[in-house]
Amino acid sequence: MRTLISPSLPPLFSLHFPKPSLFSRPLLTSRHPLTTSSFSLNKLSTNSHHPSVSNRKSHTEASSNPSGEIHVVVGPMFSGKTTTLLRRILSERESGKHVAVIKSDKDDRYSTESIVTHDGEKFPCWSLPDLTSFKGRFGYDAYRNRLEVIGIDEAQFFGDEDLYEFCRVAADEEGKTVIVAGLDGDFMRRRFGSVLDLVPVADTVTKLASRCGVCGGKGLFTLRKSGERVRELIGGAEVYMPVCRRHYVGGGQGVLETARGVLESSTSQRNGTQDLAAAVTSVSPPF
Ligand SMILES: Nc1ncnc2c1ncn2[C@@H]1O[C@H](COP(=O)(O)OP(=O)(O)O)[C@@H](O)[C@H]1O
Ligand SMILES: Cc1cn([C@H]2C[C@H](O)[C@@H](COP(=O)(O)O)O2)c(=O)[nH]c1=O
Ligand SMILES: [Zn+2]
Repeated sequence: MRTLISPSLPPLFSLHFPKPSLFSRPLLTSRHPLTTSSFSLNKLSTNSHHPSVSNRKSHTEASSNPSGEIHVVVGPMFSGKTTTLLRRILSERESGKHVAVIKSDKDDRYSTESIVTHDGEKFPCWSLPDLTSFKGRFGYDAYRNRLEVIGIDEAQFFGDEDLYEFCRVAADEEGKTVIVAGLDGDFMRRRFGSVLDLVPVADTVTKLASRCGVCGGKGLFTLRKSGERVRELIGGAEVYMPVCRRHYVGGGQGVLETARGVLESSTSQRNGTQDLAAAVTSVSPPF
């Protein structure tokens, strides 16, 4: 049976022995000298060159432990969610675990082949529209018998039941460790996707904070600087900024909402459009 190990890589049927591979070496900053090797899963599965499937030991049987783990990492944008996920994945791999990372294919800001932190650190990943397709793409045999740790980034973009069921089954029934990174709240501080639904089934929940782009205090929330009101709007620092409570309520979203109301009424008269951020005293983050 042909199993596509990754849409972008040709399926290969072969046994590979551990060897360093450019593909399996994430492009990390120099402070992270990594030795890693690609490995074969087994002769039925295909190309183990997919960089997100890497392992230090080549023939370890996956643990048969029926009870896995779920670790959830949330916070505003720029708070270190992807960085934390990356650190944990690298640590698991260094301890000899088989790891794979998934992210939502909605996030195409930096790369479709890797998770990328705002500081530019990268790790190869599977960029998918949903989680249900992962086992088939990865290879059912390899998933069941080899894979031990799964990282999920941009988890807010996966569907409600999709994320919950994938993580619950992986940890409760398949003995996998799942590390989930995603926004808990959107720019209006409302729950975003179903990341928060994982709290009752999680081993740990970590809420991170950034630094306020106005005063340098605790950046607890994400302020959207533009006028769009749709929940899903892919973007980085050009659209979003971490802010403290004071500057979210007083100098941030609240002000933007007020300005939006003023502009919408005046725009309907003038038919002009204006960037809301220009209507509000612009604040430049200290970054
Ligand atoms: N306003 C900002 N604009 C751009 N980068 C930022 C800003 N605030 C913090 N950062 C950087 O973003 C890094 C965190 O990146 P990342 O782990 O990708 O965050 P997250 O996944 O939570 O969005 C921080 O270490 C910091 O260097
Ligand atoms: C607050 C908020 C964010 N988004 C988008 C913007 C980015 O593409 C991602 C979050 O990226 P991160 O830096 O890895 O946290 O989500 C959105 O669509 N809607 C929002 O309200
Ligand atoms: Zn502030």
